[in-house]
Amino acid sequence: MESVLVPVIGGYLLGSVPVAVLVGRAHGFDPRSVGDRNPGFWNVRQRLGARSAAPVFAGDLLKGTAAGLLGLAAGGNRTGPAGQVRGPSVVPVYAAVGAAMAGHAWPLFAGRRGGRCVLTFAGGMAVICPPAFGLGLAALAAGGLATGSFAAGARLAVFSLPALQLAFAPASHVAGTGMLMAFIGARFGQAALAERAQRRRPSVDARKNRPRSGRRFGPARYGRGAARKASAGRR
Ligand SMILES: O=P(O)(O)OC[C@H](O)CO
Repeated sequence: MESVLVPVIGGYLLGSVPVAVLVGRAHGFDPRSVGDRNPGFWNVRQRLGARSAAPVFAGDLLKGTAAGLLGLAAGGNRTGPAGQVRGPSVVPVYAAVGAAMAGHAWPLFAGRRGGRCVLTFAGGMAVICPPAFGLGLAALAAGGLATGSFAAGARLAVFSLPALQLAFAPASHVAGTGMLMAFIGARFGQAALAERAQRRRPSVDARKNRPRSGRRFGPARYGRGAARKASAGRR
């Protein structure tokens, strides 16, 4: 039990460090209020450029790696010949990386308004299965160069991770990786719903403020103030 409790708490606290928000604040903005509103590398990069956003990339990645290492230590540092986690270390490592992702998504130190966890997951994979992580980085570079798009390379790398891991670890571990990726999928879904609600909000406000029939003209047409003025005029 303790072998999971400590990594889960530690992982959550590590994941809660809001790297993108801290970097954004240092440059005078909150990434949760601009662009795609995601406090992650891509959004900060869109605003500041790759060089200034690099600490977000490294920091979010390292949160997952540090959490994974915490889990590995708690689970007795059991690894296979290629460095892949195994035996009693598997559950604490996955639990720690999952907790770090939860921390990134709902950060204790940033009002529980966090990101989608892609990089924290990727950083955790460096501990879960180092060779798959290394090959994933190669896929990122190759995909990025071939398409001219970092985002396309990143997608290729992330989606190929389970297949790459299967060459070094049993299917049960890959299923654990699939669960972590399902969490990322859920976060993208949540973000899409929030974005849709955000887009619909102005039209809802407009409907609320629509004038009632019979009071269509004149400058004081909308809002509570207008209703008060209209009834004062009738008195
Ligand atoms: O999932 P996040 O919050 O780490 O952000 C995703 C990155 O922007 C992907 O480049």
